[in-house]
Amino acid sequence: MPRIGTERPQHPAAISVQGLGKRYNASDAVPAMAGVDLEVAEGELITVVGASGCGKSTLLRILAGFETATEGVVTIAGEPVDGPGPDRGVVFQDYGLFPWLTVAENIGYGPKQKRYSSAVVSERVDALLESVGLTRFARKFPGELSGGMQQRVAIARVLANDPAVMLMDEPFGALDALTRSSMQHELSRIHRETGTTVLFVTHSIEEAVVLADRVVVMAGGASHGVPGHIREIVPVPLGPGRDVTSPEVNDLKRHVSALVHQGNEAAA
Ligand SMILES: Nc1ncnc2c1ncn2[C@@H]1O[C@H](COP(=O)(O)OP(=O)(O)OP(=O)(O)O)[C@@H](O)[C@H]1O
Repeated sequence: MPRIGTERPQHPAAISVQGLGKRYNASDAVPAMAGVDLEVAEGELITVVGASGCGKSTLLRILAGFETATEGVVTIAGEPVDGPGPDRGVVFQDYGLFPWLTVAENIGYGPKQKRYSSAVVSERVDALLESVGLTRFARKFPGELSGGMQQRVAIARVLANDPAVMLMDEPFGALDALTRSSMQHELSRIHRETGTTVLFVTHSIEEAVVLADRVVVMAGGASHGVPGHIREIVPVPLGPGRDVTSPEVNDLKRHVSALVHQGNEAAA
């Protein structure tokens, strides 16, 4: 009979963060982040919220391999992170598209670099164009598209590399409210269809609740005199097609908002 606590999970967590700490400068009295533990299962969509400076982007950038941790261990699908890699796709607020390539060429860029045959590349590009609703815009250049369309191309370009994890830092922050809400629906649908693990940083509590399987609420930060840390992880036991005006969503928004502001009051 197996002893409790000795069984190992069949699959390593998609993202595992243990005892993570970050001090940008050795002379900093208070580190930017300390003692962060987080396990994200394959296929989960995690959102991260918290007051400015609590370390949301720092966490994402360490996972992306753009920054190194000063303490702790970070693994993606069981492999330690020691720099950027094709297992992680990153989407920022500015779309980062190549302006001299068409929409289709932008999406096909990664697979082409991997030297897939042109038939495989164009099959993958066509499927992704359809998935993000941009088939008719395949031959347009990014400068000819709206912000929401460009962000859809950016998401498709990341998905074309079939990453284990998609890391998104305030990706819809520059979009108008209507486009933002439609992009949230798009992302939910794409996430359900692809099963890609997503870690999504946002300043919007509503966006955090509408999208997530779990909301990570961070608090603190060097400017508050305490290292950035996870205050609470809030499960969101709601299915797809969430109505932002429903009592369930409102209750969760109130709870998350109280946690975010509690962090601020403690620091004030
Ligand atoms: N490159 C850097 N060098 C030095 N300090 C940094 C650097 N990047 C971030 N910091 C500091 O680390 C802390 C966390 O910053 P971070 O950008 O991760 O917070 P955030 O929660 O994403 O903030 P915001 O919501 O304002 O984007 C802040 O005190 C910030 O000043």
